[in-house]
Amino acid sequence: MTQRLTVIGTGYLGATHAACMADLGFEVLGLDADKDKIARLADGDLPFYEPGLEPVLRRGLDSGRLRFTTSYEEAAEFGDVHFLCVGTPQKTGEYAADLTYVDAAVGALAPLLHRPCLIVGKSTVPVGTAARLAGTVAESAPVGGDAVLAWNPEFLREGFAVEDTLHPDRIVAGLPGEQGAAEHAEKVLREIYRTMIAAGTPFITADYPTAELVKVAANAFLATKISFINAMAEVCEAAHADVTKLSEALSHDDRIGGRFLGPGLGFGGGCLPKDIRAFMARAGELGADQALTFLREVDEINIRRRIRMVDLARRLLGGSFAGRTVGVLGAAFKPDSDDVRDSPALDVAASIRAQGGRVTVYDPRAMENARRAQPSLDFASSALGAVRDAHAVLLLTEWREFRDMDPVEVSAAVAERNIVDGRNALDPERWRAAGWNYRALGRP
Ligand SMILES: NC(=O)c1ccc[n+]([C@@H]2O[C@H](COP(=O)([O-])OP(=O)(O)OC[C@H]3O[C@@H](n4cnc5c(N)ncnc54)[C@H](O)[C@@H]3O)[C@@H](O)[C@H]2O)c1
Ligand SMILES: O=c1ccn([C@@H]2O[C@H](COP(=O)(O)OP(=O)(O)O[C@H]3O[C@H](CO)[C@@H](O)[C@H](O)[C@H]3O)[C@@H](O)[C@H]2O)c(=O)[nH]1
Repeated sequence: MTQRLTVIGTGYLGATHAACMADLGFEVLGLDADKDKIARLADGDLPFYEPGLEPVLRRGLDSGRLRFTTSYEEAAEFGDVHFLCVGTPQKTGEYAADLTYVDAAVGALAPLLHRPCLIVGKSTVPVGTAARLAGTVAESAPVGGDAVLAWNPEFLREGFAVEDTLHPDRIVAGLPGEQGAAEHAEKVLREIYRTMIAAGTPFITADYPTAELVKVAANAFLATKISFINAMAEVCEAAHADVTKLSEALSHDDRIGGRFLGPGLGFGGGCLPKDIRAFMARAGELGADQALTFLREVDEINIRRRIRMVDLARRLLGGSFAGRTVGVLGAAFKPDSDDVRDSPALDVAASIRAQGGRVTVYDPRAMENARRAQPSLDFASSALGAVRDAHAVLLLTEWREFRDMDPVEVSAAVAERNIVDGRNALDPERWRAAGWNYRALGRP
């Protein structure tokens, strides 16, 4: 029975995967190139915010089933299965994915593989990467054909990472072309995910390219759905219609559904924006760029929401940010996360600052990351602190704390009662009743 797993790359994805696999009873060794991250994880101190994950991490450490290292030698010696969870960010100045970390991880691990094992890629990669990496493994693993590669893309959402890992919608297993290797990889993966499979989670086997494409196709669809409703918001703005009503009415059609139909400031984070761009870049390399030209529009609609938000705020302040104070609520790319990668909220805040506004930001969890990403912004230690003496308040990440704010209490802090609800998360009537000039994207 497969018991010993390594997880290479212990960021948002890998730390969650490692802790959850230990919780399921496996012996797990997490490996990262970042010594500080490994020291914190080994101490039971989660280096990022993810609801419900720290107790799982601590349980793993206390049970002795979960350990951490920076040593590839130790990982190669230990693991029957090696999960690859390193980052695949966007290349600077290009749409394509930067595969440096994936290549470095496989390059470091493969020459140390002296015993049979399965390498399981979970990172999001351009189609064709698995086949290329299988070649690297075949060339450099001392154990030869007994080191097999599978691709098992991950679909977890930040904020729900533990729940999504333990109860995924589906498991996709990209298997090698050689039949014996494919059967072996499938058997091992079915064993690892047996509790999920027993609970009815669909287990879908495919070849490498199809498995890789499922992941980017899913993110492309989600991004398209968000940009669709935000395109409708643009039309609603022009026609004085209400996109929240429109979205709700659409959602009752089962064929459309209401999820990911939330209009507002659009999508950000370490996944959707860079994944649709990498998908376009890869399709271009394959000569299939025409198939994905619509994703360029999806991306542009999304970026236009940020510009529109800044324009709306500027107009509310009489046409200029100069000498004006803006309170920004939210820095994370979405609530229940401290992740500020490609955060629409921080982008808007930085843009207003660049246009001469005084901007003070507050986020319940993302302050440290936000300060590091945008050191020139001012930060407050509470929501009321951020909006103190503001001429306009912008709600840019819909944390519960902000949705529950009492407009009367907030009134006492600000200089002028102007609010722009960038996430359509507040009740306009409640704010207007308290004397606020309430504005939102896509609503009259
Ligand atoms: N964050 C998510 O919600 C999520 C969900 C599904 C898929 N993914 C995909 O998973 C991958 C990881 O994403 P993430 O958000 O966890 O990124 P992250 O930046 O939080 O974590 C990546 C980790 O890999 C480590 N690393 C880099 N090079 C290494 C090396 N050579 N050896 C060992 N460790 C190394 C980094 O130090 C970092 O801790 C990406 O491909 C991403 O697209 C992420
Ligand atoms: O109706 C909606 C839903 C989401 N968003 C925004 O879209 C972004 C992404 O949200 P979400 O998808 O929940 O967050 P991620 O954690 O980035 O998860 C996505 O990216 C992951 C990494 O690839 C995948 O694993 C997940 O399945 C996929 O949902 C955020 O900025 C949200 O504010 C909207 O604007 N409107």
